[in-house]
Amino acid sequence: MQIHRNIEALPQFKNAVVTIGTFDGVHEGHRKVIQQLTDEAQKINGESVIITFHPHPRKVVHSSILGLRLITTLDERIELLRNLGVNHLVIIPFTEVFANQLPEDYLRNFLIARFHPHTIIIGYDHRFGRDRLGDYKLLEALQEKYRYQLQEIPKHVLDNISISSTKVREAILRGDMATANHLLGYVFFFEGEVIHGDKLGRELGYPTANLKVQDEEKIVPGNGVYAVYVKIPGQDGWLKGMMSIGLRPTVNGKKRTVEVNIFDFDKMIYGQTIRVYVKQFLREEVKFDSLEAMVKQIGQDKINSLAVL
Ligand SMILES: Cc1cc2nc3c(=O)[nH]c(=O)nc-3n(C[C@H](O)[C@H](O)[C@H](O)COP(=O)(O)O)c2cc1C
Ligand SMILES: Nc1ncnc2c1ncn2[C@@H]1O[C@H](COP(=O)(O)OP(=O)(O)O)[C@@H](O)[C@H]1O
Repeated sequence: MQIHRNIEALPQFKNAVVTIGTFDGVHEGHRKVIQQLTDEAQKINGESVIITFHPHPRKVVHSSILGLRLITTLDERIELLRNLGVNHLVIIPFTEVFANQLPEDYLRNFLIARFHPHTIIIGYDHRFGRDRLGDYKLLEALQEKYRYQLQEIPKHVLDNISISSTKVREAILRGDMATANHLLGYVFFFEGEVIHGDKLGRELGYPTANLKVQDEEKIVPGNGVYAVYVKIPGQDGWLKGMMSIGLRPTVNGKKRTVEVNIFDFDKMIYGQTIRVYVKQFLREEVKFDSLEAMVKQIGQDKINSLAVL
């Protein structure tokens, strides 16, 4: 998959089959559309092209959802799309100027001039241009003039996509990884840099890598204890572990922390960025009466984690 970030330097696409969207999460619903895209491209011996926007249009257009958390960062979206056999990913900086183009200008100067699409695959509810005035009807009306074919994404696929994206975000926030991972079709993951904590973990017998999630847009699971897999750069395979997210009421914690104890592991990894795959929710965070009681429970958490990993 070729990645293009500069609209001025796009190649001449051959029989481009184009779809447009943010594809946050690249979940099962998105994959249906991408399958339609790659199938169609193959049929006409053309190239499949995804046009995506970054930052997320909803952030630029509706300031009210500035707090919107994304299931995947741009880099993660790229990684997930790479596995799906798409030829080109074009990343457009979704600025106010871009968003404010008149629909016909957007169509002529952007879609047609840059891509010369053979086929545009789009949902019936797709909107574009200033005040979202451009719609499917306009694409239909200008089909002959600009000589492209239009292919509609079935309504049930679209409905499923928006329901899934919302459901995945809500599920992650309440720690319901069974639902989130099922809808995603893969195990939800995030990355964080290992930072220094209070150095209590080692004393308790469970050293924990405290994680700082760099990307502020990235969604992180709700408070609780989870069974996880961990990927450390430069090391083969996934390691097993358990994660705690929360305020650590037992030790009078004030800040929300994300920490992971990795099983059968004993290395200093401060400063490294590790990836955590969140497999399953185990329990809520609890304020224990003593450290001993907490350590005992953490021992049980380990047993429970190993049972599901
Ligand atoms: C699997 C696991 C479960 C945990 N559960 C709780 C909990 O229920 N309540 C709590 O206050 N802290 C919980 N903690 C957090 C511990 O209090 C924390 O690991 C300890 O304070 C060490 O912190 P440090 O890494 O900053 O030294 C848990 C930690 C782990 C690894
Ligand atoms: N099994 C392990 N799981 C997680 N971190 C480990 C493990 N073994 C060693 N470490 C290292 O020890 C650190 C955690 O020790 P801990 O006493 O909890 O300190 P801190 O409070 O700074 O997190 C981790 O950041 C990591 O560098």
